[in-house]
Amino acid sequence: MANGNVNGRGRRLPERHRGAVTLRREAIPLSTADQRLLDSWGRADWKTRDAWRALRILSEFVEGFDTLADLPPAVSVFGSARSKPDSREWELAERLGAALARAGYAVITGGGPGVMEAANKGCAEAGGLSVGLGIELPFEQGLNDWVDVGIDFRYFFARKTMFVKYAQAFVVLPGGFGTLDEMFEALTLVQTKKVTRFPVVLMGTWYWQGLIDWMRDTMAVEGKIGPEDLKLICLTDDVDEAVSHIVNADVALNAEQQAAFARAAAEQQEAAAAAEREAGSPERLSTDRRGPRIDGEI
Ligand SMILES: CC(C)=CCNc1ncnc2c1ncn2[C@@H]1O[C@H](COP(=O)(O)O)[C@@H](O)[C@H]1O
Repeated sequence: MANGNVNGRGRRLPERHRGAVTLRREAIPLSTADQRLLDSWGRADWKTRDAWRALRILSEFVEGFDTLADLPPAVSVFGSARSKPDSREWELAERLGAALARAGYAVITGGGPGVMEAANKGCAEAGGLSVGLGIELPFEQGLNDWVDVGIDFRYFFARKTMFVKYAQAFVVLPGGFGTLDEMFEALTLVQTKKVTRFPVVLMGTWYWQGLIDWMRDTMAVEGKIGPEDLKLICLTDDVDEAVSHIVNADVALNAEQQAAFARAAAEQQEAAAAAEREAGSPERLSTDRRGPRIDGEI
């Protein structure tokens, strides 16, 4: 893990990042920006503080959009912050990061330890662009060493926008609450058509199969999701299959968009031609704003 903040005995000192600011020792506040925002209800000073906070939130979006706008096509990879380098998911994430880099994708993660670090490492070692979108946490660890482009966010919701906006797909490896939150957010956006077809790949069948079975046998059977919703998920342990699923979806989406552009252009041309024909036609002359005319009089 990157930290650059190791004391004389080789132990890492705690530190907190706030945008460009690094805080250590007594300067570290006991709460995070997310906590202060969400806990501020009922306090007398919320009106003025929240108004200022809105600008800080806006600045996170500006910083994120500005930094990530030039990213090549990218894939967001999620998974446990707690996975160790000898775990199955670590190994899978590292191979996935490398395969995505070889396919021309940048890899975006939460910039933390575990699966995030593994995916960043695989990508960076294979020569890809490795991105980490860190989050201020009470037990912050800093961005991992394999992040080439890193942004530290104060607010989870601003950071989540970046994961979706700058990625062509999501890959989800075994993880806890944070990982499930990110996976279900992506699935909800696709299901409600808030994002155009967006592949969601789950890797680690040993971990996810139980959840997929429950979705099919309980969620779908009870009508809480449609049977077609399950098709939004691609479940595999095969890195090549995961990458080709993403590439194929990308190709299909591009083809659809090209066709839609071509259709729109043809419709515009047709409308322009029709307008021209109408402008030159006797009927048009007889009904123009200068008043009705007898055809052929002028
Ligand atoms: C050891 C530990 C808990 C460190 C936390 N450090 C973290 N750094 C960056 N992103 C994180 C962190 N914890 C959770 N997340 C976010 O939530 C997901 C992992 O949460 P979880 O471990 O599955 O629930 C990640 O994909 C990431 O986006």
